[in-house]
Amino acid sequence: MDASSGPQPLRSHHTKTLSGTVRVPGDKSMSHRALILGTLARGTTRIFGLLEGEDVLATADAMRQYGAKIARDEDGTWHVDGVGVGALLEPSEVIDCGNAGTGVRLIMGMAATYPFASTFTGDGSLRKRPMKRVLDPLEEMGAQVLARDGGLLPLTIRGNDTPLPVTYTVPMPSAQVKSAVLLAALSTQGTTTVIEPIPTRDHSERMIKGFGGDLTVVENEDGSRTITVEGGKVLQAQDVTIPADPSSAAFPLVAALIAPNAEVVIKDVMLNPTRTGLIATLQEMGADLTITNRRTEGGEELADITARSSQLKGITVPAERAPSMIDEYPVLAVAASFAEGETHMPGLHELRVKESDRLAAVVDGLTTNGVHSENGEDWLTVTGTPGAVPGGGTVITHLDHRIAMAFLVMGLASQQPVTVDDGRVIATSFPAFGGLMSGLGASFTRLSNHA
Ligand SMILES: O=C(O)C1=C[C@@H](OP(=O)(O)O)[C@@H](O)[C@H](O)C1
Ligand SMILES: C=C(OP(=O)(O)O)C(=O)O
Repeated sequence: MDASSGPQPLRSHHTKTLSGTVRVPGDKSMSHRALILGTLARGTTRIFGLLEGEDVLATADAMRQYGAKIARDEDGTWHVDGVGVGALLEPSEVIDCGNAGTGVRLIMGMAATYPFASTFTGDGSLRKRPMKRVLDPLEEMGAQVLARDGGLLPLTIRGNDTPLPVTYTVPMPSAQVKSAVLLAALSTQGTTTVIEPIPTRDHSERMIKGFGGDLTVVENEDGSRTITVEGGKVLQAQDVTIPADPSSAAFPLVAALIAPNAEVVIKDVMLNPTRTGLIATLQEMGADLTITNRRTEGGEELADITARSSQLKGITVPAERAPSMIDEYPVLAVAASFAEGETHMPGLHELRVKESDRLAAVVDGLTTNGVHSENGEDWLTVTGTPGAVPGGGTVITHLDHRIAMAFLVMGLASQQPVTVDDGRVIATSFPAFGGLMSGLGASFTRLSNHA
């Protein structure tokens, strides 16, 4: 984010039509992991379709500090010359992960089993987010931590000479916590076991196996998953192809559903079953979605999705679906604003600890745009008014890219324009958002800082 220029308010306007074919950038979760595993592997990993957003670029910078040599070809292919498991270098500078929870938590896991110190920090949003959830298991593995009260950034981790394999049950549905322990396990002699009572996105497991790691996953009868990693194994460089990010695809997709006269094709969207909760939910709401060209590439499912203007109806979204659509609730709340009746979303406690308190930020954004909602500690109910969402409000984004993009999408179909107070943070995950949406027919204007 360009912090030097001050906030950059953006406004979106009612559109008469949206149409075209787009490809959104590569998946953010996979992009972080490809850089980290490329660093831990021997040889040169090539990454096709890496997301070149600020979150991921911060991870690339961090990996350079641990000794990886990372370069980008003119055609957009990234090369990571890895250092190998057990051979990371001690970083000489503070690792600044910017806005990225995934970046900082995964890198802390990777580094926590090396006998040197790493100091981590981030932007104003990341410095408020809970790190104890990752520090707890890493301390069990022998790492020493010096952190602010409550385990907040900035903090320093020093790993132990002989890290300990653990059996860890992840207390909250978090792929970041799971992944931090799995990455720490790679350089820990012995068997580390991670038990996930509620399954979350499984990109770490798939990619560690793809790089030749000794990892097994058992699906238990009660729906939980037991993941074991044998530490100390050599990882081999790979070619990694990253499909389009379903969490970014959600914005043009919902825009097409709520805008009039819309038909938008979104290509190569990753449809890993741990990420498809929004698609299932929108289909239950009556969305006109067609999924074609389903295939598997590089160990991940993907397809093209066509979305057309739809009359949505409110539903109850099953709470157990939340992990598979956790980042999509802000834009789902926008879709729900245009649906007939109420959309009830339980099981949202994790939204409180994202880039912002997303439940609160969504409620405020809905209210300022004339949409009625009710909420509790971990639920949200939105009352839709098809064809009659007032808009006209200014949304406080709290350094949260998903809040910014979700409400810009609202403005494409509301009666009055919708303004977000600062669009700069969109560059963390989807730098091309404005251009891509404008190419489909969306109209955004930049306002002066004092508008
Ligand atoms: O592992 C990942 O790549 C992510 C996991 C999720 O966070 P939690 O692990 O906190 O649920 C998600 O919200 C985030 O955008 C990406
Ligand atoms: C929660 C998100 O990312 P992170 O946790 O990596 O900051 C997100 O992208 O919506």
